[in-house]
Amino acid sequence: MKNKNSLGSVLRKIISSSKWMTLTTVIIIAGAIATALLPPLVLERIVNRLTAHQPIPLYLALIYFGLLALSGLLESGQNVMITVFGQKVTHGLRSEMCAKLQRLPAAYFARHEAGKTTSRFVNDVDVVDSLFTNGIISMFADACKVLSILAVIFYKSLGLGILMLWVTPLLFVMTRLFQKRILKAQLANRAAVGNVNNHVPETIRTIRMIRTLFRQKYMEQKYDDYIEESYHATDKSNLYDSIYSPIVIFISSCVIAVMMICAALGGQVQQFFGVTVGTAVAIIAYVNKVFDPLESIGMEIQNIQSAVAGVKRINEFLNEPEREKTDESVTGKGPIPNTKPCICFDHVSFCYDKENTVLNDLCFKVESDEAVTLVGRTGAGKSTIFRLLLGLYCPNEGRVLVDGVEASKIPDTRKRKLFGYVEQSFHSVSGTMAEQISLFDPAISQKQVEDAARLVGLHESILALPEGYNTPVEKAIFSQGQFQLLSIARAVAASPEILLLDEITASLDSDTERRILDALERACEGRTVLSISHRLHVNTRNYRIIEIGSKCL
Ligand SMILES: Nc1ncnc2c1ncn2[C@@H]1O[C@H](COP(=O)(O)OP(=O)(O)OP(=O)(O)O)[C@@H](O)[C@H]1O
Repeated sequence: MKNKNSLGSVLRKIISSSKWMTLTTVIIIAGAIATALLPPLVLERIVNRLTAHQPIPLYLALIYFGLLALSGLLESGQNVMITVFGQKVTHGLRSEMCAKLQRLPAAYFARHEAGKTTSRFVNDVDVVDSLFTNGIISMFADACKVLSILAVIFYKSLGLGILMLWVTPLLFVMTRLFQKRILKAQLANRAAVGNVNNHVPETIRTIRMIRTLFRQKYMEQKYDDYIEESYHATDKSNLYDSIYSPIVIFISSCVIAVMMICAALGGQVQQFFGVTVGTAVAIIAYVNKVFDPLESIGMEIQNIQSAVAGVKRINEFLNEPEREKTDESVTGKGPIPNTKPCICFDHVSFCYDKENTVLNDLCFKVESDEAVTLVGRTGAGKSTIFRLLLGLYCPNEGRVLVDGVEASKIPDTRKRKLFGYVEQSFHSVSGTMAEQISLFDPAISQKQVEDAARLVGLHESILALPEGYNTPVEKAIFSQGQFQLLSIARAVAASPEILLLDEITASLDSDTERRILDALERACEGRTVLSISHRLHVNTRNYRIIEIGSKCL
């Protein structure tokens, strides 16, 4: 199922849900731009009065300092609002992506490596965050600042305005050139530091092999090469950094000097550049103010450029096809009709990719309360049958029915009551021992948790732990066999009607296997059981064998 979702729709949602915040941000940005322009104008008046030997009224001085303070305040407010807005976008985006993750089909996870999906959640969202906190909004504010300063300069001195019109783009190009070189050097440095960080633990991990095979010199040389690279990259970055500021100061001084010289010349040139002393002071302040936003715009363009790829990747993720929506009306207190047979594979064909058919025209039925073992060579498709049964995949042909309902149409809320799935190994979740069994399902009471643990014979062992059922789970708390018992307890805690057992004793010794089979015997009582097993002696109950790989059974 294709769905139309994107960063744009998340943004629209955030803006419409925080109208007041958006409006306040716009007002504060406009206020910050306006108040940044005012202090030099007041200064101009003060200086003009000074040069005319007139007294300076107190209110002018107060207005000047008041405007400086207000401008600083609004500038901070602008940064705060932009950061808050960016955080809201990050939060909204991560929530939307997390919800999307739950709606993705199992095939997505088979096609995409976990690391790459994680990187979309972490790195790409961070990049989008910087797009808002240090990108488009700040760039818009800075561009407005530059334009309004240029407009004031034009108004005050036409000659200087025209001069600035030439100088500003040149300065911007120069700033970008410096920034690109600094960034390149920083990236090279980051790569070199990454290599150093990898090299040290690798050396420690393989130190015995290095010494026994006399590779110390090689490892030492490699380390020296990495830190040499880092040294040169940092050197370059520092060099560009140190010469950029003097160049900017030199250019701004040249502009001011040209204005002063031209203003001092007589005739038309003086008229063109003519300014009072006060205006000259104000203009010097404005010229200096142009450089900061120009420098910021360069960095903001950089952020926007690197965010474009992140936005693209996030939009790709949000537009991934989703699972078919299930009919919630089949949820709840068993509206699924209890028809016989309980499970039915009706001429099912399935392939993960077009080239390899895994199941071809498979038919079998399992009655209610029946116990069945699926056997077949490795790769015959036994685990695939479970995945189809759990509705994680849909068959390409035929139907998979559970109590007469297509498996993929059964809602998740119903599945926990319907299926108990025990995998080959236990996957713990971060939480307490009780939470390993309940999986944070509020519908499963503490009594049900303890009953499940009792059923598999783990109750006493759990009570013996320092905090009993509230003991946080770590790797070393139980043996592999005990963890496998815990996964049976987890599967039966919600009293499911069907138990799916996937090679659960595959990697256990015979003593532990016996304990687990005993626990299973109790857990399977009164339930429909489907198990996958390579070892037929696993059948303690009267299991019917279904061989996968042969045709209709
Ligand atoms: N997510 C997947 N994407 C593509 N192919 C897959 C995927 N999962 C399994 N397969 C392929 O489908 C075939 C059947 O796999 P399945 O795990 O169902 O076999 P099995 O009978 O359970 O094997 P085993 O007894 O070794 O566990 C195999 O060839 C496997 O490589």
